[in-house]
Amino acid sequence: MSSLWAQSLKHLENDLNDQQFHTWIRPLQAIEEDSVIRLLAPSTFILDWVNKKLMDNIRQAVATASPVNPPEVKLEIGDYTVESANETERTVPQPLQSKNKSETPTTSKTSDKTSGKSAIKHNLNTSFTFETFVEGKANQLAAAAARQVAENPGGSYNPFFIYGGVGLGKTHLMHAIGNQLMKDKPGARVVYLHSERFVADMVNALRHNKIDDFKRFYRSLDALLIDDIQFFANKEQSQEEFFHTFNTLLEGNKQVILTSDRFPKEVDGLEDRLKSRFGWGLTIAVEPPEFEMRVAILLKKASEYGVVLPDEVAFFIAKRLRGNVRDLEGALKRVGAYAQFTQQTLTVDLVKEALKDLLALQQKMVTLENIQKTVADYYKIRVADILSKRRSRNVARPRQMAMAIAKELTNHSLPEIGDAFGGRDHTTVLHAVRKVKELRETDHHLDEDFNSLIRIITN
Ligand SMILES: Nc1ncnc2c1ncn2[C@@H]1O[C@H](COP(=O)(O)OP(=O)(O)OP(=O)(O)O)[C@@H](O)[C@H]1O
Repeated sequence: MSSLWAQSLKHLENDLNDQQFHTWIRPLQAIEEDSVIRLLAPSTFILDWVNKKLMDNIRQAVATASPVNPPEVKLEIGDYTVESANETERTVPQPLQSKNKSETPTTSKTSDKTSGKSAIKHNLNTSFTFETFVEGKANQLAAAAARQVAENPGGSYNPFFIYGGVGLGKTHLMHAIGNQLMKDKPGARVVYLHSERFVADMVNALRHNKIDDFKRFYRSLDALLIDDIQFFANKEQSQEEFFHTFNTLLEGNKQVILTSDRFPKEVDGLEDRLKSRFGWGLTIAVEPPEFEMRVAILLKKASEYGVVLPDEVAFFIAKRLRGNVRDLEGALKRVGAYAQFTQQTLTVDLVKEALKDLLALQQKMVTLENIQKTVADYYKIRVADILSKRRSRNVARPRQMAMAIAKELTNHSLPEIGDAFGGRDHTTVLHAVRKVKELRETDHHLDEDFNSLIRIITN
């Protein structure tokens, strides 16, 4: 990456919010020439969006990084990795003509008269729909984009790539799109599979001399949904086959939806051409749910499971359990079952009893000492600095963060927190809490630090 662009990226990262930065700026590749910086966008969709909404920010960032004679910024469609690796690889293979109505492992005998292809039984989880998906700040953009994909499959968001940590709803969203496609067009050939299944199917097909059927089958789909593509890592032959399947589907305007636990370019052991091609459509992150969303998820799931969950109980669980959605679901099921077995109504006390081990585990981690130590490690200072009277910014800010986190994660009072932080007054703690809250709204780096620290301390 050109150094000027690397500098500009830093400015852009500060200037834009995370979603904007990761969705629109990060996929761009820069080529620095004499007095021009060429930015290559992986798809026309990204190109148009950046052109319309972000060019001023980009020019500004480049000018800040190179104030004397800033280069001209040109935005074009292209892919440097692929161009430089092998020009011919840009040629997307033509869709295969189905010579016969192949029987493959997942086809059923029913025939779809309109397409002339054998119909398939879809394997979607029908409870993963948009209606059952709770939206919040952490997944709003992903959900909105997913709805667009469902409305306009094979359109600009192709492939649609969702990434993020475990249990955050990637699979759910992917199925929601599939379910919507099936609803809108009942005979649609939609297949969901885990990437390991794709690999296993391919190995089987090779072993039984059925690789042509295998290819024909996957390349005949209207939509292919592949979960957790990080498992393709280091499986060269599967990547090769997937690459061609993927190109065929894209070329035929068939929708491809992929998920992974990290940004495509960061998946180790994946060929560069695949990584870069994954960025041709739209890549979007899902983040861990914030407090309000955790409450909303608990209330929605409770009504789905038929559990009567009073608001204050939902607040209590959401405040104490900050993990992913899958963990929240697990806790709720446990609490519901406990209430049913003991024939009691759900109260905070009952939750404390039912989730005793989980809460104790968390409580054990979340001591004031642990918070101080984690924050000190994170900012590479000493706990003694946090407790000291020093007021220099590199110590004062981490100290304020630690106090705000202590207020957020523990039940200690302000005076108790003040005491534990080198005998400070409770008003100092209050000021820290307010200051951090205010900064989190304006400084997204600080907000990210805060969220990361909470995650480290509570996981
Ligand atoms: N926003 C949400 N609203 C409702 N349910 C959700 C939401 N996010 C996740 N879930 C539920 O949480 C559980 C885990 O979600 P899912 O399997 O989609 O996670 P994932 O991100 O694919 O995780 P993994 O990487 O482990 O496969 C599912 O039961 C799903 O329905």
